[in-house]
Amino acid sequence: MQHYCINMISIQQVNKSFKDKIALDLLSLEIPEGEIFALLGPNGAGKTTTINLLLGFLKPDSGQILVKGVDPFRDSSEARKSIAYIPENVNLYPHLSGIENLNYFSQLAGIDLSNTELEHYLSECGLQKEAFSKHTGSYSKGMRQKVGIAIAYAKKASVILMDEPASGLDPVASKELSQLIRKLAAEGSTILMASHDLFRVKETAHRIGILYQGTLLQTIQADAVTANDLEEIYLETVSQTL
Ligand SMILES: Nc1ncnc2c1ncn2[C@@H]1O[C@H](COP(=O)(O)OP(=O)(O)OP(=O)(O)O)[C@@H](O)[C@H]1O
Repeated sequence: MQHYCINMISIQQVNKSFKDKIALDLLSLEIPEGEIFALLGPNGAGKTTTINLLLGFLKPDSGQILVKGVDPFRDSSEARKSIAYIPENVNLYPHLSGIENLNYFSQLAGIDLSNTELEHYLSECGLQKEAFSKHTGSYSKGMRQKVGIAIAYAKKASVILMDEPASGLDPVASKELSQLIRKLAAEGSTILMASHDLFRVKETAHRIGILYQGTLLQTIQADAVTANDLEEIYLETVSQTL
């Protein structure tokens, strides 16, 4: 039984529209420290908008957003100290090696790491030793993900935001990614992942929220359901709103 005390991500009654298109409709969500929360929803549900709001790239029309107690839009530089963002495609400098990329991005975040520490973070994130000094231009998508996660890990980010993290990964890479996300959470990171991969979400997250047309329709405890249950709940929930 895990005990949570602080809500690292707090979204309270947030509305966000783009012209006349409602992207989020009174979204409220509290995510405590160490929890992996998955926003599960189809294209256009509002997942990326939620992430962009948490990153401070967008301002909510109304409601309140706090990341580790900080409003990410008003105080973006302070909020970003505790946040790491891992996009679907992790962008690295292709002519630099994995270790050089990690070093570069860590320095940008004001962190100086020794070679031993750089190697430690990469291997903790599952990158094979032989790949450390190879140009990342030759890496697979899964390997780039690992470096992206190593950057978040080295930064000791309290909050990690991931958009479609498993998309395009083969089953082995996808499984490794789930295990890595679990490890980060066990070490105290709070993770919000957006996905439409029902199976992966079930394997990875502690809690799953079904987001549809900007509304959080239901929240489910992942270990209380099977993947089949989740699929049924998802289809039922979504079809009720059609
Ligand atoms: N910058 C924008 N300008 C106009 N409309 C936008 C903008 N960003 C998002 N939207 C609209 O808001 C809604 C939510 O989009 P969002 O990208 O958050 O969905 P999503 O759940 O991330 O979808 P996907 O799985 O396709 O990434 C969609 O209808 C989208 O068209």
